[in-house]
Amino acid sequence: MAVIQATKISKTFYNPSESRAVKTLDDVSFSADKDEFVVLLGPSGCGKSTFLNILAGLTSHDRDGGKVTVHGRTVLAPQPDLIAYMFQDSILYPWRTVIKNVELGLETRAMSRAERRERAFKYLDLVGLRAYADHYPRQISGGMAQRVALCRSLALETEIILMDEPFGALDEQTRATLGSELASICRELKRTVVFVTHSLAEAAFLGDRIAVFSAQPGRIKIDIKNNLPRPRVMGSPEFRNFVDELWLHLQDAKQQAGAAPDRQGSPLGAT
Ligand SMILES: Nc1ncnc2c1ncn2[C@@H]1O[C@H](COP(=O)(O)OP(=O)(O)OP(=O)(O)O)[C@@H](O)[C@H]1O
Repeated sequence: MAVIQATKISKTFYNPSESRAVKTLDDVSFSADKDEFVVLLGPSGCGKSTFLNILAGLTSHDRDGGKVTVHGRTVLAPQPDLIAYMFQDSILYPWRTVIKNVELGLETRAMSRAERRERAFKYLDLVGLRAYADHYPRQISGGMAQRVALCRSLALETEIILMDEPFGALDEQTRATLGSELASICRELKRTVVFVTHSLAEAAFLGDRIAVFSAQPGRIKIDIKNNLPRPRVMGSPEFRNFVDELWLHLQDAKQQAGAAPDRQGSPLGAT
């Protein structure tokens, strides 16, 4: 049963440097089922973030009959009780401690201070940061800061979490560790996740399904089920084969967009 359903979504932006309207997304249909982890993968500029913003109700789509629904109800504006959104450079407020940053999104909810604190600690425990609750952002590492931002999104306890390259700014090792934590947390908490990445390895590691976008205008070129068993082992032959498959789809997507394909073989890394 689809939790999120996007039907025939198109988006046109006015490009001031070319003085014309440019179609960024064209007729994109997509769904995510309950508890599913769906990855959006595609060449830079193909409209992944725009599409995620439309799912979140942060950006409008063209008024040409397309629509986004969550549990059958049309999304026209942000739905903070249903959908949490985590950006690549999710900012922690420097003047608030770690725990106060996690509590941030809960302050508009009808909760007592004690309930908020209990909820924030629950998620800090989940990512192993309880001991840092009273630290300020400047006193923790970049990887820890992203964990705190992840806690802030999880603490909202929304059914849906949208993530736009949340670990993109981190080094590879920290990114892999956080990806692994995220995968087990989302399975345990049963959340429906739509996750944008450039990384083939991240897509293969995290996704139950991977929607590969082509560019100019962005369309879903192929939607692939990821049959790799869990726990997934990054170096295993099956994992490498799947990354190779994704890489080939991406090369096709880039060629369709008129870009030169990569000359080297499939990397286990960024697109
Ligand atoms: N507010 C806006 N106004 C005009 N053009 C925009 C706007 N937002 C995005 N675009 C254009 O839409 C296209 C898609 O951008 P988007 O950020 O969605 O792509 P992306 O696939 O997420 O890229 P990347 O992977 O590099 O982050 C780009 O050409 C971008 O310049």
